[in-house]
Amino acid sequence: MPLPDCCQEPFGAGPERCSACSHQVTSEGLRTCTRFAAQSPAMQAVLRRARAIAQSSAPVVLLGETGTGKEVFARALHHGGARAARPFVPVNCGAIPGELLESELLGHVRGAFSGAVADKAGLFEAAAGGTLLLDEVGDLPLSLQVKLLRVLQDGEVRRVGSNHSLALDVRVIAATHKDLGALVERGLFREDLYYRLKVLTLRLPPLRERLADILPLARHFLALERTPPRRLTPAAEELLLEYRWPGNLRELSNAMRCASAVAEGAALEPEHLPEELLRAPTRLAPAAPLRTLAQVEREHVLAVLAACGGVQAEAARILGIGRNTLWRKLREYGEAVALSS
Ligand SMILES: Nc1ncnc2c1ncn2[C@@H]1O[C@H](COP(=O)(O)OP(=O)(O)OP(=O)(O)O)[C@@H](O)[C@H]1O
Repeated sequence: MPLPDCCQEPFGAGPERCSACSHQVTSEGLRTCTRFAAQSPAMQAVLRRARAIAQSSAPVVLLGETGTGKEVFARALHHGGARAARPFVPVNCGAIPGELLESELLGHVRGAFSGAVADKAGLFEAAAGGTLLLDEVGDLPLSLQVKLLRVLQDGEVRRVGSNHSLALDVRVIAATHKDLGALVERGLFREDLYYRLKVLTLRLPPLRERLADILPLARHFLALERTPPRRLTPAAEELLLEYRWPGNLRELSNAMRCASAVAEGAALEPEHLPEELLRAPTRLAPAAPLRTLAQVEREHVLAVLAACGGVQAEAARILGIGRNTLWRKLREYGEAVALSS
């Protein structure tokens, strides 16, 4: 079932109460479904940064594991900014073969290749004035990366087979679950395009780093099911909190759908949850060696910094420490040089 508009567009104008999930809508200058006003510190940092990014027109790279909500956030960035009334056009670069993708993105003129029986506008043109989401951008073939770079540099699109360029104002959001930096090192992603795209970055944390959000999201997904109201028992809640959620929000949503379908009464017990949750070693089991406080601190500091897109001033504020202290810690970790202030 598609998510209701309010849930897709957390920064847009909306009613006082979300009509679909009945979460209250807060107003902080911008209206936001409280489901997005996430409780976890990692997500609060993401939301703050996302609100600022929505006001810009610069390219954005959305990073995050599969199912962390990259497309949902891409829509939110579009609807929360000045382009909201213009089109939002998503394209999955991994799902379309290279040769086809070029004409899909740029369009073509009649006779450009066999089968091109008429002129056709591409997705860049379709997104004029608005936003183009290049999902799975890490799958973009190298040959097309050069062309995309040219479009971004010149602000013009040339249809395949045409001699004329068309000036276009399109904001590009690129999403990927891959490590683009590593792809650059392996020669699979152009460095110039990488830097052209990552003017702004937003990293969506995996669900396991958003412990405080798991149960509210689970309840939200349950409320979207068209079944009599269901509630999670404490034992089921504990399992949700212990699981590692490799599929993130998508997996959580599916788990709630599964549980709603198989439970007969109102109570959702552990046995109603998908098997992987029951089989998984728990978070509390000592699978990994126990870590020192310094190791945990380092991981947390770097996670907050990544969520802030490397902006040290913002990270220091969230961590509740001074910028100098943060800088010193980063230097100790050997991270300071690579990061912006
Ligand atoms: N904040 C949210 N609230 C409710 N549902 C969400 C939220 N974020 C994501 N979802 C839901 O989780 C699922 C995955 O979201 P989305 O497709 O945006 O993730 P993604 O990171 O783009 O995934 P992939 O990398 O696999 O394409 C979708 O069903 C989406 O509606």
